[in-house]
Amino acid sequence: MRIGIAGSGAFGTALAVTLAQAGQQVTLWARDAAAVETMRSERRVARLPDIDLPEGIDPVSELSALFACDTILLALPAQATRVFVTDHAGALAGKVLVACAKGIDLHSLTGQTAIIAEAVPSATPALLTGPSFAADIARGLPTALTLACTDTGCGAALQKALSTPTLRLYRSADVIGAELGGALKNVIAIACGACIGAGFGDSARAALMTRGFAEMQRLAAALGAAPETLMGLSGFGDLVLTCSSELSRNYRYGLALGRGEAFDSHTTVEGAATARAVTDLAAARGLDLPISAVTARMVAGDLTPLQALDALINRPLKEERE
Ligand SMILES: NC(=O)C1=CN([C@@H]2O[C@H](COP(=O)(O)OP(=O)(O)OC[C@H]3O[C@@H](n4cnc5c(N)ncnc54)[C@H](OP(=O)(O)O)[C@@H]3O)[C@@H](O)[C@H]2O)C=CC1
Ligand SMILES: O=C(CO)COP(=O)(O)O
Repeated sequence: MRIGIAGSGAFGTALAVTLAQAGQQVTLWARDAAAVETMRSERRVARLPDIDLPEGIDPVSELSALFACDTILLALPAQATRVFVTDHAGALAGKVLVACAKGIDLHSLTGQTAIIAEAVPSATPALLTGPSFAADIARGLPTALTLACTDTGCGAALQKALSTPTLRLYRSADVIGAELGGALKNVIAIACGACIGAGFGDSARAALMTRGFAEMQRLAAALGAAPETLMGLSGFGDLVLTCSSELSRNYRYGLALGRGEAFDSHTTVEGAATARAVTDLAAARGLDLPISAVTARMVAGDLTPLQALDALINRPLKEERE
């Protein structure tokens, strides 16, 4: 298996580092030729500044070098994946394409693997997701993720090839459940950050995580996910990590919303677009997802955190299991 990674941001680079340290040769593609020159000469990348790039990583800016690989990990922001795979559908034909982004595409309202399947029907789509901060993976801290693929033979091969001594992969055939867990937890993480930033406290955050998880399960079930997948690393596991750590950009963005502070618009915050996508999906299916709905409105600037709290806490009382 010849592994290429599209995107030398934090996650793409972290995966390249752990794979190279485990003895794999990895082609790491970035669109910025000047940045690639720096990566080649200094063996460093801007988004993981404390990490040395092992020799096994070959940073490239030529797409032909990436397309020479048979297995390509797509580590671009979720809203960039559709354009990338559509623009390069011919070159990607027949390859194994592993989506690494956590978000629902706003254009199609589908997950990353559906985008791949539509743009490149001859490719085998797979998904790598779960609780992990790029810096932790790159530093060799122990991490467990989910590798999801409906082609079980390909899933097993990927699980073996992409596991390293510090990165343990669990296999799943439920791609829809795994990608919804990873995408939806980012929306709840924004809500939790806003809750803490606005000073509503840890008890309120625990309520948001729990009721937010109920929303994740409700939407995922409606879209065909297996319920147990949401209980795993890609759902519950990533929800816990992202809603409780200031290393998360989604959580930090929520903190800024809660405090009424500005946030760097160049930072990748997947939950912002996905909150809008979730609102559209819920409306189309008649689902009640109140935390996701108020989060989308906070992100759009239509609600303050106090108004969001008011909208949530004053809803009609109901049974917990509803
Ligand atoms: N960081 C983390 O801890 C983790 C991230 N993920 C997921 O991985 C995905 C990527 O995140 P992450 O690596 O952190 O993001 P970063 O913001 O660190 O990096 C994004 C990378 O994508 C490139 N890029 C952006 N748009 C395009 C485009 N249109 N065409 C080509 N390249 C593009 C950027 O290039 P440029 O520098 O030129 O802008 C950059 O190299 C997200 O969905 C995230 O949720 C998953 C697990 C952990
Ligand atoms: O997905 C992640 C952790 O699993 C990274 O979270 P952020 O994108 O919020 O930084």
